[in-house]
Amino acid sequence: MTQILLENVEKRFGKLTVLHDINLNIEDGQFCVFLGPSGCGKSTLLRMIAGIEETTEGDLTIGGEIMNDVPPAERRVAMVFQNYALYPHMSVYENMAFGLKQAKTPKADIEKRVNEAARMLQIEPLLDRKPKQLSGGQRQRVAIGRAIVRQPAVFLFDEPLSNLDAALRVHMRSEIANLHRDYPEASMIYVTHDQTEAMALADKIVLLRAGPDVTKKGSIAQIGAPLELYHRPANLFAAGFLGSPSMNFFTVTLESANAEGAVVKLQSGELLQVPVSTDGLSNGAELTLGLRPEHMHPVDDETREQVIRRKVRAVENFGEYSHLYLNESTEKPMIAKVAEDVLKVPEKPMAFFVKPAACHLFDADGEALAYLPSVPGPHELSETDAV
Ligand SMILES: Nc1ncnc2c1ncn2[C@@H]1O[C@H](COP(=O)(O)OP(=O)(O)OP(=O)(O)O)[C@@H](O)[C@H]1O
Repeated sequence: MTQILLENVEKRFGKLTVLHDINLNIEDGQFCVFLGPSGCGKSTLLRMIAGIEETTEGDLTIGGEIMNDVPPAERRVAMVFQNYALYPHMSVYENMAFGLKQAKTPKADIEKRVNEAARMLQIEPLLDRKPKQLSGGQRQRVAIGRAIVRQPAVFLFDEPLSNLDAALRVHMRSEIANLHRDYPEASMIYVTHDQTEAMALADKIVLLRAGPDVTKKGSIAQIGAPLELYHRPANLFAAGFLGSPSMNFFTVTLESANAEGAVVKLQSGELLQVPVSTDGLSNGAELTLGLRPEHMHPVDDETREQVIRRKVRAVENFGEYSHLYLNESTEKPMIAKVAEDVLKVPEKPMAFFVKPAACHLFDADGEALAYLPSVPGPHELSETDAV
């Protein structure tokens, strides 16, 4: 049993509350990613689970046992740090064996576990080297090996790939995914501010928020599977954080409600149907419409409904896709991401079709309006019939 449960957890440093009202359940064997911008408290939360940071309020349970006052070494967790935290004067073998020696594990057992982990991580030829004789990726493998030999119930990773170059990061990411497959019974918690890593690795993402509102900073914005967060963000923060380029936001008013949901009017005059419930809202209410750049499909038909029309200000071609920068009087650029090359900035305004189910509507508090029950769930959303 390695279920991890956090109930009403709070963390204060002196008078400063950095984590508010954290309620979270990580199932046996789940790969959970704590994601959020710098300063939102994700490392602190991980360190509290590891036991190297005290939990100010609430209960932290691992495998059915309350852990608030249990020392780190007795929690059956192993942590892999961003800076690897290897002992520079010890060899790779000694680094990996160190924790087991401390725990008075029999020598033969230590040898067997270190050699097995080294084989798995392909660092056998490096066992006699010192950390300074290793590359960044090799050091990270040693740090992971040191966690593996302890046979923990829970692996904790604190931004383990952020010191590696881009190519190595992608490679090590797949190795961490393999590790999860090799130890299906161990739960894993992984801290990152990189949404791509989170999307690629997680069974469950816990998105924490930071920002100017101190009452919301250090609280959970949304918990869910990666595609749930992507296709069904619960609020403006989640909508804006996930996705690159990020979601476009437009101020709209509620024009009317019908069996298919809401009809909203953009400030530029276009009407769009969005299949959400408008219970409790009056016509004329000001809302925020969210459209992902990749869900804005250029169409030729001038008379079509469910389109927005914009003049294109600039284009960026990446070969695989292009970004069209649209004229809009907001501080943030509005972008449409299209599959084709666009070699010249079009002179005439372009029409972009948006599928109703790919539109997002948020109320005045920034909370997403619920989709109608007839709308496909995030895993059934297909863009093939979009245009
Ligand atoms: N020991 C400490 N004393 C006082 N404040 C702290 C301490 N450790 C962290 N904090 C504060 O707690 C907040 C959360 O920090 P934390 O390192 O957990 O954020 P993070 O989301 O992991 O950020 P990053 O991605 O930049 O590492 C920050 O405002 C930080 O300044």
